[in-house]
Amino acid sequence: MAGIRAAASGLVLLRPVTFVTGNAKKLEEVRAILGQSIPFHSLKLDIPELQGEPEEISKEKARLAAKEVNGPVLVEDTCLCFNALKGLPGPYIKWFLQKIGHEGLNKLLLGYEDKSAYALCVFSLALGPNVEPVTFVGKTMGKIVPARGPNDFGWDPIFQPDGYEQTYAEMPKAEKNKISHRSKALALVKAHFAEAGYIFQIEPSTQGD
Ligand SMILES: O=P(O)(O)OP(=O)(O)OP(=O)(O)OC[C@H]1O[C@@H](n2cnc3c(O)ncnc32)[C@H](O)[C@@H]1O
Ligand SMILES: [Mg+2]
Repeated sequence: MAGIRAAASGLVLLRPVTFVTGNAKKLEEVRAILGQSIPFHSLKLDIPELQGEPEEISKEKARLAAKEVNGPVLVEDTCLCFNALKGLPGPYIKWFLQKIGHEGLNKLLLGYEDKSAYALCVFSLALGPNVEPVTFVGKTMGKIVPARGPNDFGWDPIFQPDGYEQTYAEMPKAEKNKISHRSKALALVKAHFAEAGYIFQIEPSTQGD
């Protein structure tokens, strides 16, 4: 199978894990959170926006990415879910944000007292094409507020995590990365790598690409 083989002590990955995303801000956070803990490199690819339940979307994204890369991949899909709307916009937040912006997202909740929401991040790891992906879910509870703070990453200005007076956008990056949906999911990814004990035996031809 492309990029992996079994050894007595565990699975040997012959290529580094590729984190596939079209979103530079996600990549920035993943780099900051993972540090040197997992050898990975990144590839900017726009995987089609899929429909369905968050875990299924993320898994399918991983299958598509693993086919493209022909090796081990990590992908993630992020949802912003409003409790009053039974979890919507959820995985469709990208289009809602693009079309109606922060103000429109606040307006969606005008008729509801319940402004609570949660940020959900589902990472999927596929060790290669035709290997069933494994998922890792991180969730941070909060509420939707009128936009506050720098507008440099998605819906950060309108999401205020529970227990904080600041929105994600107002927080120092390091603070967001301690409590975010993404960091919780990545903690599980790290634990998986530690448990699985993958051995990286990178072939020279794939080093540094
Ligand atoms: O290539 P991929 O990884 O899919 O990148 P994307 O930007 O298309 O991302 P998603 O499909 O997961 O859509 C999630 C949307 O939510 C935004 N987003 C993701 N993580 C976020 C975060 O931590 N804070 C604010 N906005 C975020 C992101 O910019 C998108 O508009
Ligand atoms: Mg996407």
